[in-house]
Amino acid sequence: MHPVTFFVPSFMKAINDNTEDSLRSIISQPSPGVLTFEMLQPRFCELLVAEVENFEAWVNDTKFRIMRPNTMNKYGAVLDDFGLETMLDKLMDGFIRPISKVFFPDVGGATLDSHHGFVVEYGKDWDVDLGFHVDDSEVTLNVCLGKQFSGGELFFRGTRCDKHVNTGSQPEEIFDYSHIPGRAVLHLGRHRHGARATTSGHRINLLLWCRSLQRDEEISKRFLELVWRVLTREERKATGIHCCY
Ligand SMILES: O=C(O)CCC(=O)C(=O)O
Ligand SMILES: [Fe+2]
Repeated sequence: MHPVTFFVPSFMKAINDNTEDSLRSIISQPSPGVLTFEMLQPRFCELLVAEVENFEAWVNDTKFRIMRPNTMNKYGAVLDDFGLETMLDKLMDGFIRPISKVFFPDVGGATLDSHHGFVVEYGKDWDVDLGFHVDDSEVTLNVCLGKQFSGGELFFRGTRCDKHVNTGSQPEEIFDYSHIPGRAVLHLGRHRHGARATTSGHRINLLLWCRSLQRDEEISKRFLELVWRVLTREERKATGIHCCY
């Protein structure tokens, strides 16, 4: 399948033009750090939903035990496990990294190099809501695939470091977003958020938690260098690590 069968024309054009202006022209930022844009074709959303439903039916029939997306969801499936890993690699490399490079340069947006991709399912017979949390990602892509539902709004409460993750929010950090099928939301993993109850129907969203292992390694290296520098000569010796410091 060709990208034009997945993506809406405005999104394809902005990515192909590959300039900061072209990306800014399709992206709205209704609250600081929450980006939204039209992304997937309705037909592609339907195909992906059908694929997820087939997979769920097969899991039910065979009683096969599958990995659920994360510790917070009882329903949904990890997409990397059913053959979509290559497609998700391309989605991150060709589409999400160029956007993150412009909007999230300070958290490794330009060096996103690994991901965890999954679908979540909400409604009366699935998960109902999702509590306040941060994601295990540098940048998260969340696209609504359908089907028909009410409720399920994402609520945002501002970005914090690990130490301050449970502190209060400023009024300007409080923002609710209503999902629209085909439309994407992109935010930092550490932007605190949750999803309100899906009160009727069936909501299915595609999530791609994008990470930068390169950035993690750079931070660990800088931290170790700093620790090394503050150790006394004796303490350095005691580590048994020999170097020419
Ligand atoms: O249900 C949603 O749209 C939010 C999902 C989410 O935040 C997550 O899976 O990390
Ligand atoms: Fe999340």
